[in-house]
Amino acid sequence: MRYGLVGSTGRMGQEIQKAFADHTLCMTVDAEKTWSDGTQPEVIVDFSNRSSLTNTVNLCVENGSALVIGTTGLNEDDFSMLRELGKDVPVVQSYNFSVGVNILKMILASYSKLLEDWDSEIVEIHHNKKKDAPSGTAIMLQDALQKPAVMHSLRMGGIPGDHSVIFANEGEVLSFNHRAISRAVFAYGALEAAEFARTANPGFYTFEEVLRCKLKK
Ligand SMILES: NC(=O)C1=CN([C@@H]2O[C@H](COP(=O)(O)OP(=O)(O)OC[C@H]3O[C@@H](n4cnc5c(N)ncnc54)[C@H](OP(=O)(O)O)[C@@H]3O)[C@@H](O)[C@H]2O)C=CC1
Ligand SMILES: O=C(O)C1=N[C@H](C(=O)O)C[C@H](O)C1
Repeated sequence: MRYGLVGSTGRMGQEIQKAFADHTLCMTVDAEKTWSDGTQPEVIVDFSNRSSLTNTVNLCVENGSALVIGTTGLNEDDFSMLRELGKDVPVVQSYNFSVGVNILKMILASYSKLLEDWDSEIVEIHHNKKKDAPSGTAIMLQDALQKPAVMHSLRMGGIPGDHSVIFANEGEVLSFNHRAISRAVFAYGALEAAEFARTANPGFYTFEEVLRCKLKK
């Protein structure tokens, strides 16, 4: 697959290049510099900053490229832009491309009704270079719960990503924890999403939908 990478010099950009080693990097876009070998990427992968989103969307339209986007901190207008792009090309968006977090998201969505009247708190712990808080994943897990949860954000050392969702009522405590051991896990998920997007029909997909396709096989 020929792929473009937005945020190529970043922590995730470096991991993506390792996970996509069997594929051809034909375009890079960073804050200060853009490079292309002159060919059109089949898929553009964006793990950068929301300030790059309009440019990324324009690149997808110009090149007819599918998009895999992991950048966090997006607002409602940004999601509208991505859904609009999905009318023309496949778009896979997730605030977390690990399999484990997406399974947790499915569990929370399935049982949210039973947890409606429990106290709910989300604790997310990330490396001290992370710019946004709360994490995209914490927001995504809260959305799956369909009710507000108290959020706690810790920024410490080099932790790639740790999320706990804790429920309690008068009689019981129920807690879930997901820990990324290395950020390579997000890059493998992005590769799976890119392989899906390369042949998918235009549309706006979540990584959960990509994983659910596997359950049907
Ligand atoms: N969905 C998921 O599974 C995951 C999502 N993320 C998210 O991915 C994003 C990147 O994380 P991380 O790699 O740690 O961040 P870094 O700060 O290490 O890297 C950011 C990259 O984005 C580039 N960039 C910044 N602004 C622009 C712009 N306006 N146009 C083009 N490129 C730009 C930077 O370029 P330059 O070096 O030139 O400044 C750099 O290459 C974050 O939003 C993070 O939350 C992270 C891990 C997993
Ligand atoms: O910035 C990070 O590093 C991460 N960001 C994502 C988020 O905000 O949820 C996903 C992951 O936890 C790592």
